[in-house]
Amino acid sequence: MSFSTLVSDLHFRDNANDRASHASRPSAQSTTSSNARSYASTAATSVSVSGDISSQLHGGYSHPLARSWQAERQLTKSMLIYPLFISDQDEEETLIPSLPNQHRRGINKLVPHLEPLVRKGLRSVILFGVPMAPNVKDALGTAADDPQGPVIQSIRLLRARFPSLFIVADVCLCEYTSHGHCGILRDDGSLNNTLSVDRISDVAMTYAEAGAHCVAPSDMNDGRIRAIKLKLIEAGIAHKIVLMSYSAKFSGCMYGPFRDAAGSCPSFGDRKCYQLPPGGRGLARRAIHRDIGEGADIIMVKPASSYLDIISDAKEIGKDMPIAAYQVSGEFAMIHAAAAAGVFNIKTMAFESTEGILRAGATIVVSYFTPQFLDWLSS
Ligand SMILES: NCc1[nH]cc(CCC(=O)O)c1CC(=O)O
Ligand SMILES: [Zn+2]
Ligand SMILES: [Zn+2]
Repeated sequence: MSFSTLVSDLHFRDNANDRASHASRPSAQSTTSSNARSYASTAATSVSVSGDISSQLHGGYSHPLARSWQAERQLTKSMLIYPLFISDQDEEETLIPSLPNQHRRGINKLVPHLEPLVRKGLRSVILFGVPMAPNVKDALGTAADDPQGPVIQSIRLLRARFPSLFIVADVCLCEYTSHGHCGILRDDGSLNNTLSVDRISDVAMTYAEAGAHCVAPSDMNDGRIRAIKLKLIEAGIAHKIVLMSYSAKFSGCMYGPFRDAAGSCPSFGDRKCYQLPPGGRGLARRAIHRDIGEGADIIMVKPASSYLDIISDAKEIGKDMPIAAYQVSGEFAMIHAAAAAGVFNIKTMAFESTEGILRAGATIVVSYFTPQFLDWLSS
């Protein structure tokens, strides 16, 4: 079929059976092609199609429902995990300037915030503890597993108040260490992997024992998935705890607003010796293979939109596993900034970015847009 025939066929269909979604196409009357006119007049009585009919794609997505069927996987409320920053100041409710619409909340503000969201279909949250009290941070991150601390207290509270809510506890030390790094340091300032893994797996255990459904180590120390899995088995609770590994977590500039929210900026140096280098696709693949072998139940990729190839790799390597992607604070802030500058509509972009993440292979999305998606997916 020639190009002009293809065009004229489209014009004919538009003219004969116009649809709102075809708004900007010219009609058959305005075409200058005699070929188009003669085709339109004969086709009105008998349509005979010769040649390559597989060139016709528009019909397959000509209706909103048919368009939704084109996606391998559609965003649903149960795919979303909502990040929460929980302060050790019980009454706190502070807007985080660099992270639009997101707050750091004390435990007394949690239930009132979540009640309407759970009613709208919120299924899962991920908890980040934020110690605000002076002098609680130390070299070992002791406050991370303080039984009176914000994470353990809110796990208990949320389990009791929202039986249908799936509670993920992020596991890391950077919010609790005086130096702001994700583990225990040697004298030279590098991570002591052995001590860090031992400590982080202890912290994960306290969250699991407090009632978290899922523990998610984001520290990037080597071997922490195996260490946590072994301790879960030893304690006899491995069968009821999901282990989600931030396997492919890249070092970069997109965690800034999170570090503002969590007060977890390193006091010296950076995280480049434990988080992955942005170009390191092979390293990410190795980390994903490794964590599956060590007993991870879910693989996470983070950030999301600049790492769609890594999400796709994770889906290929972990084809039998759920794949989570974290649309991180910097991605969220970028979308807000661009929308505020008039670049695009925020809702359209929230869906488009998330659809890209799902198309790449994610089956779970950690997103600061979750409260808005609950509204958008209801209407
Ligand atoms: N280990 C801490 C942690 N857990 C999740 C995020 C990032 C989340 C976000 O930016 O939204 C970070 C930040 C970091 O590694 O500095
Ligand atoms: Zn950390
Ligand atoms: Zn973390």
